[in-house]
Amino acid sequence: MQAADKPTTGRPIPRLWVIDDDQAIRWVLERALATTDFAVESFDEVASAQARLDRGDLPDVIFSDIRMPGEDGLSFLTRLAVEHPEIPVVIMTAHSDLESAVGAFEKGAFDYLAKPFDIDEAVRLAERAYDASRERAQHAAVPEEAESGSELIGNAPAMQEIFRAIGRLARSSVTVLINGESGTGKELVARALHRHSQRRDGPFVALNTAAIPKDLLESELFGHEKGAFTGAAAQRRGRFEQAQGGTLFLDEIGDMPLELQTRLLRVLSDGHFYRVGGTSLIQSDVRVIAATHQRLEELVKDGRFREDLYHRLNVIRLKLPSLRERVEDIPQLMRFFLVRAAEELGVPVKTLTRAAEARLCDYPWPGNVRELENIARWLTVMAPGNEISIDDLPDTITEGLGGEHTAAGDDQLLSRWTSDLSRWADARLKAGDQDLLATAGPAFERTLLQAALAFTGGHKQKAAALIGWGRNTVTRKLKELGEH
Ligand SMILES: Nc1ncnc2c1ncn2[C@@H]1O[C@H](COP(=O)(O)OP(=O)(O)OP(=O)(O)O)[C@@H](O)[C@H]1O
Repeated sequence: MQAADKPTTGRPIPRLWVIDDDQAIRWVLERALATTDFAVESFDEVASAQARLDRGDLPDVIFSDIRMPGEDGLSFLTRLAVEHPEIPVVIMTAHSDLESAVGAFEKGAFDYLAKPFDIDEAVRLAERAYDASRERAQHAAVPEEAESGSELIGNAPAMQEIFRAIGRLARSSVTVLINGESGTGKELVARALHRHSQRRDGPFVALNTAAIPKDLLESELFGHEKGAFTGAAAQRRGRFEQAQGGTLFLDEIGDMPLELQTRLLRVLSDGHFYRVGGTSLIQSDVRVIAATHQRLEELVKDGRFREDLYHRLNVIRLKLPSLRERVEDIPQLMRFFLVRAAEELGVPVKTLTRAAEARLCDYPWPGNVRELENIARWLTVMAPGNEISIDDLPDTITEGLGGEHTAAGDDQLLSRWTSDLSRWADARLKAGDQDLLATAGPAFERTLLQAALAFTGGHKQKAAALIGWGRNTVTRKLKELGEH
């Protein structure tokens, strides 16, 4: 077993495991992937990889052979699909093993690689699988980060009522509808419902209906068969299958198109479904928790939401209060997030003066707890001292402005900035400077990157994504701009 040495780039290095009893295959893959960002480790049997998984050591991608002494790749895959559905597995198979490859997809393999394989193809597949694993980590099975950050805070009576409801629902698998403005903690409550249910050992899978293009949503939910539509190059399990035995959290359910509402209703009432383009019936054992910031009754009245589905989902309804409806929780939430931001950034914890705390309580918090969490991160990075005073608070808060102002206000900031830039360019040109971009370009990129880093609490990958850079670009830029 050996790990390839990798230069330290300051960002997580994607980890890939190769499990194959054939030393030549392990060698080829290690060499091929050594030229990429992956740190590769090889195992000659399932048992040693399983021992590492049991210790909680989880790679981002696994390449596994099928036929090996000891446990075979398919039985390993079956277990992995239940225990760690977030890890994509690429099954490697000899040509004569195509039947097994089909079996591999049925058991949840991400893809398969026929031996002998083209090295470039193996690298491409590794990258694709890694991207999928990152996406799953964001949307799907409970990531560790979310688990550790899953503490629900709230002393206000409305929150205490929610806590009691979670307790009362602990023994049941009933469908729950969570209502509340964006950022009030709907997903956090759904996770808590799952964690305190008898399904806690099963997966928690979240899907934001509004975030997926409408024409992809059906296959995202129910999966598809290979060739079901253009672009369906391989069979894929949908969120319903991924959540088997666990909980499926459907956020922004009000945005679901009507045809899909019909399909969802059918799964909820019949307990089974077909993959897109599929002919075999798949049994579903999933608890659905739905959430929305909209008033579903209104959507029903307007004919945009099926009334029967509404009744089916609305068995138990939890209404999360907005943050301005529970002002008494603001100081405690702020302290909690200031401690967490300081831990994340490895800096001393900042505290608030009484006046700053009072100002925060006056602010209407249109973005609710999510906005408060972001402000805590921002203050941890930007406030000069360890005690935060009113003067250190961002303008939006000191001006007491809610979210409505931001679009117009931000446009103004942008136009002020471009006119400043134009004056600067004019002055430098008059001074005889050339190649203005060499100065302005990095300053521009550095400013955006620093703001995004402050916003994400120093998380480089998330910051890059917010700016619109890819994984490789941000590594390069951090180096060029001297930001790490
Ligand atoms: N009561 C709470 N205690 C601690 N943290 C909370 C609480 N409510 C929300 N948060 C935090 O605020 C952020 C937003 O919460 P969450 O994603 O659950 O909101 P949401 O209502 O599902 O938002 P959206 O509708 O926009 O998806 C998360 O980081 C969550 O951890």
